[in-house]
Amino acid sequence: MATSSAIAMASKRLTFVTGNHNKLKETKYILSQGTPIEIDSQDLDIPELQGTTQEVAIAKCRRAAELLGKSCITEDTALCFVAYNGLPGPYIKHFLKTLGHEVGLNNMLVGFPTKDAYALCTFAYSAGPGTEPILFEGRTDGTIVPARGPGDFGWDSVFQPKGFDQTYAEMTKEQKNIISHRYRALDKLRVYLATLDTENSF
Ligand SMILES: O=c1[nH]c(=O)c2ncn([C@@H]3O[C@H](COP(=O)(O)OP(=O)(O)OP(=O)(O)O)[C@@H](O)[C@H]3O)c2[nH]1
Ligand SMILES: [Mg+2]
Repeated sequence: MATSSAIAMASKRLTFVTGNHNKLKETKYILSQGTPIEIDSQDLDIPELQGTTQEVAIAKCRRAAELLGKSCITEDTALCFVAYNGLPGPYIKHFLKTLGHEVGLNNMLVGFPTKDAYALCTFAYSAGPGTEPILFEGRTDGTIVPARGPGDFGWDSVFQPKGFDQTYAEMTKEQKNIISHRYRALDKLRVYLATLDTENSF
């Protein structure tokens, strides 16, 4: 079994370009579970295009790598309502800001037969400026419910994953972080990173 110093020696650095403190916290926590990856973060002001979740994710990561001048990861989270054929999707941030999560997101679904929704996380990895970002998606299905639990992270309090009787906000971080859209995307990213033959950073 590897000692902790061997793990520390083998760890590689990865730069996560994000302005979202909660995303960063969860990402660090998830990747710290058994993966020798050290996350550095950078908050860069990157315009987010309109388009599919993939188009938004690719454009953001490409720009982030250009601005940084090196490899990096970015992340986009979409909250998709089945009744709206996937909207608000990548535009959820603006809906949240304008309508509020506790009441607004629920009110959008009044009169619709289904409150089903899914959280979709897209991590993008760019090997450096001019390279095409690679995407890693994770999806968790659930339902939009009246807010329950702390309201300190986006729409966590109104999203109840399928098969659970708690919202994301009511779960412990350990629980959320083994079933979340972010966990599922990071699980794919970490498998990919393990295949890269790089020295001290990805
Ligand atoms: O309740 C939540 N549980 C989550 O697990 C989660 N992940 C993201 N979000 C929110 O959804 C929008 C995505 O927008 P987004 O991907 O553009 O992020 P952002 O602009 O905040 O950061 P970034 O683009 O700098 O990385 C933002 O309002 C985020 O706060 C979440 N809310
Ligand atoms: Mg953003």
